Amino acid sequence: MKGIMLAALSRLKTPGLSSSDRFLRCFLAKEVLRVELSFFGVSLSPVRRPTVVGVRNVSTSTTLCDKSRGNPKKKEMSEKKLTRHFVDHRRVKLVAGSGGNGASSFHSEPRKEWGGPDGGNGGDGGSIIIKADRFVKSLAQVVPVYKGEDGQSGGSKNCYGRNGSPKYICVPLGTVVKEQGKMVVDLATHGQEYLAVFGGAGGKGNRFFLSNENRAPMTATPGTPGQERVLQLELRTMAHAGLVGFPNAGKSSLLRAISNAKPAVAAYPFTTLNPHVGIVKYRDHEQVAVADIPGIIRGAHLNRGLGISFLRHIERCRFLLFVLDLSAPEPWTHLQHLRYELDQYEPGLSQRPQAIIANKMDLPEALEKLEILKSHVTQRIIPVSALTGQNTEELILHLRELYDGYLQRDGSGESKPTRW
Ligand SMILES: Nc1nc2c(ncn2[C@@H]2O[C@H](COP(=O)(O)OP(=O)(O)OP(=O)(O)O)[C@@H](O)[C@H]2O)c(=O)[nH]1
Ligand SMILES: [Mg+2]
Repeated sequence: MKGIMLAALSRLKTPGLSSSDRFLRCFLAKEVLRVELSFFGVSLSPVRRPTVVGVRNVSTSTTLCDKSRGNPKKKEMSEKKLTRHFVDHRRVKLVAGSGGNGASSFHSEPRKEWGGPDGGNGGDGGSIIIKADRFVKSLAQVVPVYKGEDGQSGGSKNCYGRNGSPKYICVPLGTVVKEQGKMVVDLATHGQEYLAVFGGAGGKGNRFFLSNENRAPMTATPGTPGQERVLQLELRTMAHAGLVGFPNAGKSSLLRAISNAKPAVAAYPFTTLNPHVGIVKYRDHEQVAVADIPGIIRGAHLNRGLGISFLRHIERCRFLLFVLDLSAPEPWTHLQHLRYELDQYEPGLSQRPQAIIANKMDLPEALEKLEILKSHVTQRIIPVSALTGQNTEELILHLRELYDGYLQRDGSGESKPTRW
């Protein structure tokens, strides 16, 4: 093979070659080199190594991969900035557009002086619609007052005014619309719309009033004003599980360890000021959303600490994960306080399906306290260390059990929170 190619090459070495001959020469030279190199076991083309894929029942790798892949230059947004961007309630005044006025005019052209009434109707005012959009994450962009577009007035020559186009207010999934404290609608699915205020009807032009009795009506009616309403928008985070615990218990660290979320972690209380949602991904592509709620302290229902305003984010969680700090002097009392605060907010809230997570098991005093904690509670306790990642797989598997149980209870799972 190599001999044949060398012979062809030597024939093409003659001077005065055409461009096609030169191209053939280059190609043959490259092929000869490839044959020679392959003889010595070297390849010109890049070697594709077979990829080795580890087999795991749970895919916790997302977090690890994300960490290593993350752009080192890109800074994470500080918690303070996030707070500024995250708004979970708003009061809005909505005023729909007014209808345009009807016109009063008479047709007139050469040799047709009494052409009759030709005033057109006014256009309808634009309505205001509140729409759930899964790409919107907070109510920060919602302004206090919205005014719908007015309809145009009618014109002569039977011209109708243009209708005001509807105005959309995009809100995150899980936004509850309230009026005077009463719930009006719960926007829980992507694309769901609520027509909040109707635009005013356009007025009638004098052509409308033409009849056999009145051949030259002068009457034209004005457009009606648009509807006006004051509504409260409240965002309730939609997640399957909620992490509930005292400040510094390690909720954010735990969410970082099991999901793709990156909430801020620091050694001082109330580091987390907004709820964060992380997604735990499983190998069968099932996803469980876990929400990290700001820390709750004793007396939170009396507005101590950050108060219990954030508990509305737990309302939608199907199951709760109580996170206890085993380095605290008496972690079991924390559990009682947490349950009490939850029940103060909504009776029975603490009775949802739940698991108790004993965090900071890497610390020396934790083992002893775990035994005492076991004697105080009957529920399953999962000892973990969010810092070292110890036993987080058991937590992830138990989370899946809770999730499967919820799907069975709620039938087809039609009402399950949307994938993030
Ligand atoms: N030793 C040890 N420290 C931990 C563990 N988990 C969290 N911590 C530390 O505990 C401190 C608080 O952790 P966070 O995750 O911010 O706690 P948090 O519950 O989110 O606190 P708030 O946001 O204030 O409610 C940080 O200094 C963490 O490094 C753990 O498993 N072991
Ligand atoms: Mg936190």
